[in-house]
Amino acid sequence: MSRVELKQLRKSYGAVEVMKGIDLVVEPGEFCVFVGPSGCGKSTLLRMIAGLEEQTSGQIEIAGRDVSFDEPSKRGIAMVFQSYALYPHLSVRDNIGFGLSLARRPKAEIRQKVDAVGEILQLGPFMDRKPKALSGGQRQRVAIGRAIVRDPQVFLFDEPLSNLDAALRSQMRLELTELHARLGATMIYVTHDQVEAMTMADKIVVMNAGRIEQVGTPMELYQRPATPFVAGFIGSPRMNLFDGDVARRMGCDVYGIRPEHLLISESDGRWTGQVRHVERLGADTILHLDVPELGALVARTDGNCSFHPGQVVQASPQPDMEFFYAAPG
Ligand SMILES: Nc1ncnc2c1ncn2[C@@H]1O[C@H](COP(=O)(O)OP(=O)(O)OP(=O)(O)O)[C@@H](O)[C@H]1O
Repeated sequence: MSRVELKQLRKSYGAVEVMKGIDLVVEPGEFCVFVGPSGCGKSTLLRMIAGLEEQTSGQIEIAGRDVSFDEPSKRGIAMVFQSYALYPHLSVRDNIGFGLSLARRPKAEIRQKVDAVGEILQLGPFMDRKPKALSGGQRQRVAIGRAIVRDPQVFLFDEPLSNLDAALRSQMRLELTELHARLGATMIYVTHDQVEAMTMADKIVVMNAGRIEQVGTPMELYQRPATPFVAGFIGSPRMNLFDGDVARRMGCDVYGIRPEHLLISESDGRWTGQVRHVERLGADTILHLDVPELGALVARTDGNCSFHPGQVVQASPQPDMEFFYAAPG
């Protein structure tokens, strides 16, 4: 369990600064998720912590030690990539034990550690198979096993689930959360998927264009997004956000209301609109409305609601659930 601290970390490619002074503390044992849209710099930040990318300036500390210029192998980290990067000609057992063999650890120790990791990850029946005879989820577990066996101070994950289908992704989310609880290790995890961030993180770091937009627990970010960017990024379906005249009429620069915080009725509401499209998800229904006073508005209602396209409805925000943002200074 180790603390990770980033101090004024910057990175430029030529004249372009892609990381604009990152200050962040990841506490020992924390599951910290970097989330943000494509190109915001989350992979670059992770690769700088790993030592795969050199920072232009600033400092990286792991377990109280300045590792800013250490080789990746000297930082006490293990990284799991999106492409599992397994050796195709080696068995699962040898893939997991590869790093230990390379370090010339005794055979008995390697066997004992690899077996223990195989058990944690439920890879027992597959230990003698080659990677090509495994499913995507099993391959990802081998890649994670290879990280665990090294007993790192910090685990770094770069979008490890994005090659898996939706069902497997949700199973692996649960497995990773359980693994984190079991190992109690510090983990830093990069994703562009806000559902992964919400469901797995102790702490979420929302990034935007090389800067940290907000840091908080999943519920802090959901309930109190500091900026319209965070408001629009955390939560699904995304928050309805309005700027321009609509926001000015409400006395702010950006007005926001989440789809789940709109009450839809046939009469007596704040806004009148027409149902354009009805998306039935089973437990919930997503209504896409055209509201002349606002524009397009998305609302989330009951699974068995009877609204239909073309119907005129009323929409009202729930009390205290509206967001009024002023333009940044
Ligand atoms: N070698 C490079 N040379 C120049 N620019 C680069 C280089 N590598 C990354 N960048 C730029 O740095 C920025 C951050 O890239 P990065 O890959 O960290 O983003 P990301 O948030 O991880 O995106 P994604 O989710 O698409 O992987 C991007 O604008 C990218 O174009």
